[in-house]
Amino acid sequence: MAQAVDSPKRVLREQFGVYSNPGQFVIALAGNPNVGKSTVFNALTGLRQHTGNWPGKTVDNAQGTFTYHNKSFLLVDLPGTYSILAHTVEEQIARDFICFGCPDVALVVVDATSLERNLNLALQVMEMTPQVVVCVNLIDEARKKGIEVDIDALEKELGVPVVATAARQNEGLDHLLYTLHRVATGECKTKPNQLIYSPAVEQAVQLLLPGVERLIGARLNSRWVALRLLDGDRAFIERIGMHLNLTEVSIVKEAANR
Ligand SMILES: Nc1nc2c(ncn2[C@@H]2O[C@H](COP(=O)(O)OP(=O)(O)OP(=O)(O)O)[C@@H](O)[C@H]2O)c(=O)[nH]1
Ligand SMILES: [Mg+2]
Repeated sequence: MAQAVDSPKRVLREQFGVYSNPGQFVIALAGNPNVGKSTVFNALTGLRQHTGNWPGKTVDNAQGTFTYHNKSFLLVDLPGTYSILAHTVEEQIARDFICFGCPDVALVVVDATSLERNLNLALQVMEMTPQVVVCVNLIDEARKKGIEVDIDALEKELGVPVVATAARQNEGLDHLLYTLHRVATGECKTKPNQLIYSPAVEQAVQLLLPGVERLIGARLNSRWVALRLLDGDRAFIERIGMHLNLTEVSIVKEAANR
């Protein structure tokens, strides 16, 4: 039964070379370049994905597994990306897996010393899926700089669990595992706070929504797709259409004929 339920997701992941076992939870590690994603990955999986102090080192989907409370997890370490509106090939790899690879949890790693810039990606991912955990890494560096991050306030503000870590020193990783397990199993229900845009944009979203919903059903988050149509990033719209087996034209036509 478990296999029958999660097999469509597994087929989608396999397009990205990610082969999960039945019942295994898939966690995508996303975040800006150089925030410690691979360091978190290595600490949780015991593997040695290359890390270093320059951006853009991780160029592919590195994968590793770990077990926690008798549950198996497959962790996918992604290249750094600033935005889902990707510019480089590496950013597209990360973006496409987060958007179309159906991870059970997106673990967004952010830099505690540069939260404002880093939260942009977290908010973008939260618009797409509720299954998000935010890992505020480099908390040791923040402390050194006299920056205090109010984790509880951030958690309330975002509506998803937030965990502080210093991954290089193994600090906070137990709590991170505990949190990932709770979100993946559904023990912890997340409720991401959604961004509200200007009235004109919100009105346009409402116009597009019925058509988008009819066309894509539950395959992707409809509000998210409507917002991407409004962004007008043609390459990304085509990518969404490819994923859904639709052409861009049919998405727009259907939305217009709602
Ligand atoms: N002080 C401190 N350094 C860290 C911590 N986590 C990672 N680092 C260091 O930060 C640098 C970048 O870490 P990576 O794990 O390679 O970062 P990444 O996010 O995978 O980078 P990209 O793959 O380029 O996106 C390395 O020198 C790590 O040792 C931390 O919590 N504290
Ligand atoms: Mg990396």
